[in-house]
Amino acid sequence: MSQGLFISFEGIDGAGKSTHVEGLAQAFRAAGRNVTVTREPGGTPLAEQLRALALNAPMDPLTEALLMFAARRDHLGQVIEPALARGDVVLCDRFTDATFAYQGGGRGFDLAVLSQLERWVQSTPALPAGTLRQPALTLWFEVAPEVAAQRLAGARAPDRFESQPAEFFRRVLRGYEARAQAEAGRFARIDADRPREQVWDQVILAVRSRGWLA
Ligand SMILES: Nc1ncnc2c1ncn2[C@@H]1O[C@H](COP(=O)(O)OP(=O)(O)O)[C@@H](O)[C@H]1O
Ligand SMILES: Cc1cn([C@H]2C[C@H](O)[C@@H](COP(=O)(O)OP(=O)(O)O)O2)c(=O)[nH]c1=O
Repeated sequence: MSQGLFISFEGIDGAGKSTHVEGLAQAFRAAGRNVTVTREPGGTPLAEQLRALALNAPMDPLTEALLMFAARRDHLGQVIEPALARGDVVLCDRFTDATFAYQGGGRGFDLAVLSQLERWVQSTPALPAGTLRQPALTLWFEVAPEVAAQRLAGARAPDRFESQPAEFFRRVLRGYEARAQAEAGRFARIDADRPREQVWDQVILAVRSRGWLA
């Protein structure tokens, strides 16, 4: 049986990350792997309900952070951990880096509280004590907020986050930068300010260079 492999996709809204999730899933399936494609917030019936609240109902920053981690806890227990235990490749559209970037960077919420929540929520009996469940690879789609906003204009109705001004997304970007610096080995920076094909080339290269696809 293959070893489970956990890959997350990150970036500001409109960076173009969701565009490549299914392509990477197909590449792994073509190599004979079982793939679980999922997203955060969401991925289970309960977490999808929490998503609908977090994306639409006004709330204070702590409530927002708690909802993100509550959804994540359910998602990890119901979907991600069982899939990894089966040996699946798990492709997750956003994970905890988004909380550090959006609630930490964007909203300015206390990073120490987020780190504590991360330790509680991502502890799992499947790993040695003190080790947290984290993606083996995080594909970070980096793009200027102005470019991302242009891509989203007209593409879909904006939610509570997507309707934020460019300054919010600059802070989110800095939140991602800080996480990428702190955990450099896990992050692959994708220059997302390129045509789709060139973005895809970077995605597949990041996975191949780690020996996970031929
Ligand atoms: N490299 C690209 N260049 C131009 N437009 C893109 C690119 N990648 C995706 N798009 C378009 O930008 C919009 C946002 O893409 P999406 O993948 O949904 O972003 P995200 O999941 O990061 O919010 C979509 O309309 C998509 O078709
Ligand atoms: C996972 C996560 C997402 N978010 C935000 C980022 C996005 O604006 C929003 C939903 O993410 P996403 O699924 O990327 O939205 P869409 O399907 O519309 O592209 O939730 C947080 O603020 N914190 C989190 O922890």
